[in-house]
Amino acid sequence: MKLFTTQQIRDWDIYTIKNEPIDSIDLMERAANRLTDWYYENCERYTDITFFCGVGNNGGDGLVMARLLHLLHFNVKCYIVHFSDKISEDFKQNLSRLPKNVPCYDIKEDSDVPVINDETVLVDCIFGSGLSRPPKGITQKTIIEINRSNNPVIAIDIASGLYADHYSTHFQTIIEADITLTLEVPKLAMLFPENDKNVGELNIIPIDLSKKFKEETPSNYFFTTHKNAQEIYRPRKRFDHKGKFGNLLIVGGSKGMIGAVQLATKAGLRAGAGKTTALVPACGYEIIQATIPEAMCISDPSRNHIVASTLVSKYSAIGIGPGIGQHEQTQKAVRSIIEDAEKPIVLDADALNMLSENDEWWSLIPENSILTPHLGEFERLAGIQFINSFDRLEAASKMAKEHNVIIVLKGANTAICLPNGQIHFNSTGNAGLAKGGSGDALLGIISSLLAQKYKPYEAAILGVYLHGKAGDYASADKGFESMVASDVIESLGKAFFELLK
Ligand SMILES: NC(=O)C1=CN([C@@H]2O[C@H](COP(=O)(O)OP(=O)(O)OC[C@H]3O[C@@H](n4cnc5c(N)ncnc54)[C@H](OP(=O)(O)O)[C@@H]3O)[C@@H](O)[C@H]2O)[C@@H](O)CC1
Ligand SMILES: Nc1ncnc2c1ncn2[C@@H]1O[C@H](COP(=O)(O)OP(=O)(O)O)[C@@H](O)[C@H]1O
Ligand SMILES: [K+]
Repeated sequence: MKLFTTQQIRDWDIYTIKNEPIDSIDLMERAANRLTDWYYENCERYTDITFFCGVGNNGGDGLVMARLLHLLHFNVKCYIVHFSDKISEDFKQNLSRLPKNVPCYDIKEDSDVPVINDETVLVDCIFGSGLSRPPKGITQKTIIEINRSNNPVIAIDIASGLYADHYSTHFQTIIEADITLTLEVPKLAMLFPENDKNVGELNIIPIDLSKKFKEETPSNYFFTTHKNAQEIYRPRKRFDHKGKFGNLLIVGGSKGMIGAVQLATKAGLRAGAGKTTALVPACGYEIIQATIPEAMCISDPSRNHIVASTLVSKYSAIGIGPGIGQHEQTQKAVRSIIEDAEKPIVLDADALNMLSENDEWWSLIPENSILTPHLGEFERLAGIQFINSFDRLEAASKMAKEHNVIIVLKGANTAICLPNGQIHFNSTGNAGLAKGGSGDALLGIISSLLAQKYKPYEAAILGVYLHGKAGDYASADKGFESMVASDVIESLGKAFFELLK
């Protein structure tokens, strides 16, 4: 799914109105109908609903919802926040359509802002995508009161006060929503951790904006949906044999960290590689052989850390890093594997930390290789600590372009930065994945897909999607706290199976 800036979304609305064609008031009615359907299907029938509407089109959406929910016999009231004399035409018309028996109050000065102490759901339709500066005066006061109330808050399109496309610094004056119902596509700011308390649970409400505009309008931002993952996925055919699915090498492990390479190797197998081999220090040899009978194992001459390279040309993909440590001799071995590799490789964990300290390695990395840093590892690579996610993402994208590699910036909504400037945000996964071992599983999955001849960008996007989806199955089964990386790997089968549906 392509993501757009607020300006592009404004153009998308206008294009839809002109070319569908549909009157803007009818498009608002359609949007509000979809929002109302969501509310009707997901929310408690007997709870009162209080709308806070601005005087732009976001407020217009709220007025239509208030009317529709009133007709469905919900107990509804509205406050109109008069933040400007410039009132949208569609807002005006929908205000006149609001049934007279819906209580409606004006907020024109500070003393009009109500103290919220009744049990009611609050629907925030003060500002949508038209926010152009931090809220002040009555708007600021209303937002602060809504946040103070502790009542459940549903934001329409976007939490009022939150900038959709850039960093917001005025934290005190942004709605803290429990649920966001965003129209058509998520907005960039909703995918960053610092805005989590403003966004809450994110739901996308399709309103059928023009498909043609979506296809023809360029964007570098994407959100990986189930359908996108299905488009990448290649199901096996009846006469396929193991030779078709590649020869994967996982390089990792050191004394006390054999578990990491074990997880990556298991994940490599579960993600479908034809043959999987682990290269581990001697102390890991028996562990791998005894616990993963399907894998082959090469024992390094050294007992506790990897010191030697191997013949890399026989492997169709190599994943390097899980539990590998940073011993000086290991650095030499890793450098030599990277130097010998002729196809894209996958680098994680300490392999990335080594790269942070050896700038000259960049020129050795095969183009389109995949780097999977978590935020800390990325900051070490970049040599900068970032204050906000927008700047961090920009730096990751720049790094991907500059070095012709794929940067998988891990976290909630992992961002996959491609050398061509595209950034693909993941839509699966949950906080249960925030646990040692999850990253090792991801390295195994991505390397395995690469071994199976998925293109590097496909392996990264599909691998991250499947890892998150398996994490969702694991959490449903074991709970967020109790799930471990082994559960994620065990659940990979269900994630693949889902792609066939
Ligand atoms: N277009 C369509 O067909 C559809 C649109 N839809 C809905 O419309 C929403 C977008 O509507 P919108 O463009 O009217 O923007 P909205 O956020 O309601 O208000 C903008 C007003 O606020 C003002 N303003 C900004 N910041 C301010 C501040 N700090 N303090 C005070 N004033 C401030 C700004 O003034 P200005 O910046 O020009 O000075 C302008 O007057 C969108 O999110 C979706 O919900 C759907 O119905 C689908 C169809
Ligand atoms: N809150 C979260 N929501 C979704 N995915 C998460 C969350 N926290 C972590 N993850 C995922 O879990 C994995 C953690 O990787 P990493 O930090 O390298 O862990 P480790 O090295 O300990 O295995 C990444 O794929 C990341 O995207
Ligand atoms: K809003």
